[in-house]
Amino acid sequence: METPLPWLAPYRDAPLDARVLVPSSKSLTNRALVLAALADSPSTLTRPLVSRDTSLMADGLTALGIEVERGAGAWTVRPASLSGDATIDCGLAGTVMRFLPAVAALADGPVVFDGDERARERPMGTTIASLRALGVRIEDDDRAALPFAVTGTGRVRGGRLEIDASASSQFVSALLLAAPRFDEGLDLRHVGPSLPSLPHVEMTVAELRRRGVAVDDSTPDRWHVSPGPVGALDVEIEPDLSNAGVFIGAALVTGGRVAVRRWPATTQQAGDAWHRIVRAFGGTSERDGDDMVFTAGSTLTGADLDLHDVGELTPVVAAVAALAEGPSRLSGIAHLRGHETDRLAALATEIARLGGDARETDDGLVITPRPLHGEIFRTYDDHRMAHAAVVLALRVPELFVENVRTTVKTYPNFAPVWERLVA
Ligand SMILES: O=C(O)C1=C[C@@H](OP(=O)(O)O)[C@@H](O)[C@H](O)C1
Ligand SMILES: C=C(OP(=O)(O)O)C(=O)O
Repeated sequence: METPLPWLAPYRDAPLDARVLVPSSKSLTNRALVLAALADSPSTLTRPLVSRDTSLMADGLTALGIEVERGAGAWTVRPASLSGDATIDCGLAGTVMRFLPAVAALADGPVVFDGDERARERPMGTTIASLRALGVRIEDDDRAALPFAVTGTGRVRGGRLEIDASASSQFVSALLLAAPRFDEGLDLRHVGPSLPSLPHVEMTVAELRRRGVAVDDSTPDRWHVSPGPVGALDVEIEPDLSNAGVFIGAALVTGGRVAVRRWPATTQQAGDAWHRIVRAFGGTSERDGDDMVFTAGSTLTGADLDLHDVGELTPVVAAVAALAEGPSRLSGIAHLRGHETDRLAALATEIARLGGDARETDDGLVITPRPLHGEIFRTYDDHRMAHAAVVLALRVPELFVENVRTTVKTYPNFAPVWERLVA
């Protein structure tokens, strides 16, 4: 993809008052695609997210022999026996690089996995080690990273397995998603430092149960998945509440409000934590029919937030913190160093580039607000760094975003939508 010229993101001195419908959830779309592919008959996803990460997932499943019919507003997945002799491009999508090797283990024949340059640095050691421990052949170059080849024999025995998933919850989710198709199911334990992004694992468990799979998660850090069929299920995908955060951030930093449409009444999405985060910054949230309305308080206070469970919200939270009236501490997020970029380093560097003060700690950031000035904010091919940049730009004149197109990972057409809503 050709890198566009830096984009002058909109500045705004009036409080935001907007209503927005965000595109559907990446995490839910990619789980629904994988489970539909492993199911016993076709499933339709209504309102799937159509973005780089979900297209890569659909392409990857297609490479394994699954039919994914991509209609407007609905994708139909027709399961088939999984075939090898395939190559899968993971792009920079954690869900694709972690979820599909476990699916490829059920295919017959070699499947080669690779991705973007940065994808080759994201942690993959636990995927490789766990599949090997289950008896699956993997050829790699001993870097615990992409690229590698998974050669399945059409079946995986399963059984007991211990893994260290402290670098990413996706190592757990990947195994759980494929586990009902293992001969003996899976009795999985996480051992090691604390598991991040627990809501994402809870989402995986909930999506399995909705399709009739028995999962026992009554013991912390342990999941038992019984072997058996995955039921086909037609689903409507919820809006992406993590991506709603860029608009919620806009409401906070402009002293305004935003109504996010179709906010689910109950959800496993990490983005539901915006309620708690907005309160920590002095704001409020309130349901109005299907909308969730987030309103800034009279002052934007600094916040002390443990984001271990919801790390993907960090870039926007850091942008808000840099514009607050007092210091903020964000903790529990050492694993962000293995995300699309090293997000702790990237946020510290880019906030400093604007004249701000964001210091890395062992497991997060301490952000002390300072007057900020315009600059080119680097995005490191990270969609959420672009979201952080546009929130800062609302209060920092002449802030250019290096590559706003990187938002296509999870949000098609973001820049024009943003311009229309906030400019
Ligand atoms: O399973 C998922 O859909 C995700 C899990 C989380 O990964 P980590 O546990 O690696 O943070 C999250 O940050 C990512 O955006 C999506
Ligand atoms: C960490 C993220 O993505 P991925 O699914 O690529 O890990 C993210 O979207 O913030």
